[in-house]
Amino acid sequence: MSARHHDTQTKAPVLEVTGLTKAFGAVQALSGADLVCPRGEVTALVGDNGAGKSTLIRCITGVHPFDDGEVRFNGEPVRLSSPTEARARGIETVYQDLALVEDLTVWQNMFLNRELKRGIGRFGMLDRRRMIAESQSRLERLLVNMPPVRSRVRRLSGGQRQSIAIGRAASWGSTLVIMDEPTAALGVRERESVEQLIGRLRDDHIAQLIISHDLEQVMRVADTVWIMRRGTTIAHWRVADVSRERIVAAITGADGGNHRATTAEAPTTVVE
Ligand SMILES: Nc1ncnc2c1ncn2[C@@H]1O[C@H](COP(=O)(O)OP(=O)(O)OP(=O)(O)O)[C@@H](O)[C@H]1O
Repeated sequence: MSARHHDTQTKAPVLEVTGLTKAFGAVQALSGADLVCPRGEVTALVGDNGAGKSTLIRCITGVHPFDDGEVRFNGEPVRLSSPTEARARGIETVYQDLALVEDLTVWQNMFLNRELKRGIGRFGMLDRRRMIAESQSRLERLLVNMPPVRSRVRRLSGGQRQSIAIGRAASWGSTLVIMDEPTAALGVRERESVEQLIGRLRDDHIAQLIISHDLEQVMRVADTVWIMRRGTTIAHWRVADVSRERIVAAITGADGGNHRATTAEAPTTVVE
């Protein structure tokens, strides 16, 4: 049995992107990007500024329409037209601004736009008690140093906020959580706790896609790393099979390959 066949059986791809293209006027932001995010794995997407990482996730999650190519989610071709539609399918994205409301509590943020009600239809009352209890039990399972669910987000540290945003994204039956630079603004201890959280989500079989400039972090938390350069994913490796230096060389082009050469070389170095 080939490695690929074996992998597909054990870790089914939640997301498969093939040949995605996207132009903004004269700027070809994506020119044939591929990506696979298997269930229960952390997939890292790395590349220099302007390589196309954000555009790729925005095209996947319905923020931007893509021009050509295919996105499959749980095996089914999809063309999502909004982040709300993505969310309804179980794809959650945590952007750097976190989208938390500072003046609301942790539990209110957890249930933002998903409030639970008692009673019927629009006459229902907010079910405060249940939302508090559910926030508590969901977050307790995921976070080591959990802030009280009744505290306001403005009182939390950067790491706690990031953890709440990720914890929220990983609730609601999400199968894919996408994170844009999840620890860029954090100190060492806080970064460690977010990385622990990423490990727990992996144990919960959630597929995670992480954009990160921190290659040490990629080596610590990711199973697979995909390299983007000038709108194309030029190579990908199992992290266990690649050195940090090799990744840097691919990102910068110092490995001497133009897109074509690197792509041609990729299958021999890639474990799928
Ligand atoms: N809305 C937009 N309109 C026009 N051009 C855009 C838009 N979004 C991205 N681009 C261009 O597309 C290219 C890819 O940008 P993108 O932000 O996806 O790269 P990135 O890899 O995420 O970079 P960074 O690491 O700096 O966030 C860049 O040339 C950028 O200027």
